[in-house]
Amino acid sequence: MTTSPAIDFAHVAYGIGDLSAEFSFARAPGTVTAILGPSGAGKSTLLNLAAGFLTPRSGEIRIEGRRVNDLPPSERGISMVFQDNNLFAHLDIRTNIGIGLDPALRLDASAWAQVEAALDRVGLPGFGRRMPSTLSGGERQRVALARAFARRRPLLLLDEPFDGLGPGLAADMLGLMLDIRAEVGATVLMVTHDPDEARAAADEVLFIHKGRIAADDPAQGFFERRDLPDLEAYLGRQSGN
Ligand SMILES: Nc1ncnc2c1ncn2[C@@H]1O[C@H](COP(=O)(O)OP(=O)(O)OP(=O)(O)O)[C@@H](O)[C@H]1O
Repeated sequence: MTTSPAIDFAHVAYGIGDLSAEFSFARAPGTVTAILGPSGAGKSTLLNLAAGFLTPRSGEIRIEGRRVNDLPPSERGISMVFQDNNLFAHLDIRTNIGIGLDPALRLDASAWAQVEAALDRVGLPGFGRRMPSTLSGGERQRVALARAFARRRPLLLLDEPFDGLGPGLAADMLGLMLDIRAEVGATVLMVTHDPDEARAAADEVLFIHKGRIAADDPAQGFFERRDLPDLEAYLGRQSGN
């Protein structure tokens, strides 16, 4: 029996502003992929196409073998964590997580127990009744990861979620992300500007340049490649060094 890829883009085209993007790639279940590339290359566009916030002009997006082009984000089996604004400011922390389980918040006792367990899991026990504005930026990102823990969706999409947290906190958060992968069996696509994050956490790399996948490589060895001028420029290396 062959297993469908967790996610699969077949000639997925999208145009906006000056960007004309086309992406084809596939990822096996349980893998972590770092999406790297210069500013404006199309990294967020790729994630937003996977999530369903953008609709491709042509091509096919499949999640676990199912065509999702016409499905809204809520029906795609994804969790997404952004750099900020992950939480509803007017809802307390437990409700912010609970809404990820059921948008109508029809939660029974076991679902609320799941919410509390997710808060414990990210190191925020007892935070449930607090409001987002009373949390630090790092704590708010932990809550966003707690929601991803609780939802247990097969695909986790991360758009620079650890940016601006400082190296120590970012490393803690990466560890939590890897825990979600292990415990939920999730497949992760993670946009990052930090090659160290990619080295530490990713199995594979997609290097995006001008709306195209310029490299689709194992993470190991990728940063040692010297044959891609665009990668040299992105990493600020002088060619020939
Ligand atoms: N709504 C829009 N209207 C016009 N152009 C857009 C729109 N959204 C994105 N773009 C353009 O598409 C290109 C790709 O944007 P995208 O956010 O995917 O880049 P990125 O690689 O994630 O960049 P960054 O690392 O800076 O976040 C950019 O040039 C951007 O200006």
